[in-house]
Amino acid sequence: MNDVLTVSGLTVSVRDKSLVQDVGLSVGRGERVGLIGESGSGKSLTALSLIGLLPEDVVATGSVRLAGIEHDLIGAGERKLSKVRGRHIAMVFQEPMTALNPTMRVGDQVAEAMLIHRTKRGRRAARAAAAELLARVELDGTMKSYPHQLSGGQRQRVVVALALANDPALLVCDEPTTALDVTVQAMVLDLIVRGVTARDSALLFITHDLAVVATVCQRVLVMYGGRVVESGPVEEVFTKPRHRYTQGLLAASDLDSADHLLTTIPGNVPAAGKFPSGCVFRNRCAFATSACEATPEWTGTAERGFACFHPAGEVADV
Ligand SMILES: Nc1ncnc2c1ncn2[C@@H]1O[C@H](COP(=O)(O)OP(=O)(O)OP(=O)(O)O)[C@@H](O)[C@H]1O
Repeated sequence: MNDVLTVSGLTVSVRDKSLVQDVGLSVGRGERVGLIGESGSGKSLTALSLIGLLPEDVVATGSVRLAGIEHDLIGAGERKLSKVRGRHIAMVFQEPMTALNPTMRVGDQVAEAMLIHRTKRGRRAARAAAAELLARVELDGTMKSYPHQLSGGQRQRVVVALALANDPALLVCDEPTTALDVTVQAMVLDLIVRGVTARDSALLFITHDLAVVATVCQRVLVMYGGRVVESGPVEEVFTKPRHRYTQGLLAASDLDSADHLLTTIPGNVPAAGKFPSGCVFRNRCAFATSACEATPEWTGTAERGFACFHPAGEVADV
């Protein structure tokens, strides 16, 4: 797999104190990688280092390379970084208003993202593309709305449209659904996965929710005390964790009977799949719907993205 992002020896410090130490990671084209770990383990600082958005007193050393960009992103000046941000690497943060301008209509904001990076020439073409992007996140007719006229979930969908506007090589999401109502979390996750899949963009997804990782990601990295302590395919790490910290994280999570965890990864499976008789849908899966919760022994056609447990531990043929 061609690597889109290659991070090596990344160390983040404030004064003499190291907050992130010697992190190495890579993400392939179109690959979806989760970054998990307890609060304070260094996930956000790692993500912010990729795009030069660390707080003023915090310094990163090491190397961050993005395919197609000649210079290292660590140590690059603001001019170079601003050409990469929002064009080659886009980010979605927890709070949508940090990315939106409260005084500008959302359609204009999405159009402007393309005009700034010249991925669309001319206001008319950019506005048409913005309308299409907003329709893709199921926000038809919101071109003229201001952010305050939308709900939290709608605002985060605008941010997803903004982030995907320039077909970035890498999308970094830092807890993008944590602030949202559970009923809209699944929708936003699905839009993110569909958006990156359609563009073959790589995804680095930071969350503390292991169920979300099981549903969205193919590979996972576990951070502890500023270091990556374990990594591998999601199914392997979640069913056979090697590091004691990962074992604790799984034990403390609601991913019970992890041995029987079966993940249908959106994009890897057909839009809908049949689960064998006896599959029990986990009550709190990232894509849980009332139907799923009300019908724990659902054996019919499942929407893509469900994580389920099979009592016999068999892998469903989806
Ligand atoms: N500007 C700063 N100055 C000093 N320490 C900082 C600064 N920013 C973050 N830290 C510390 O660095 C460590 C890692 O922070 P980071 O935000 O990356 O953790 P995280 O894993 O993303 O946590 P969370 O899940 O709570 O967001 C924490 O101990 C935090 O207190």
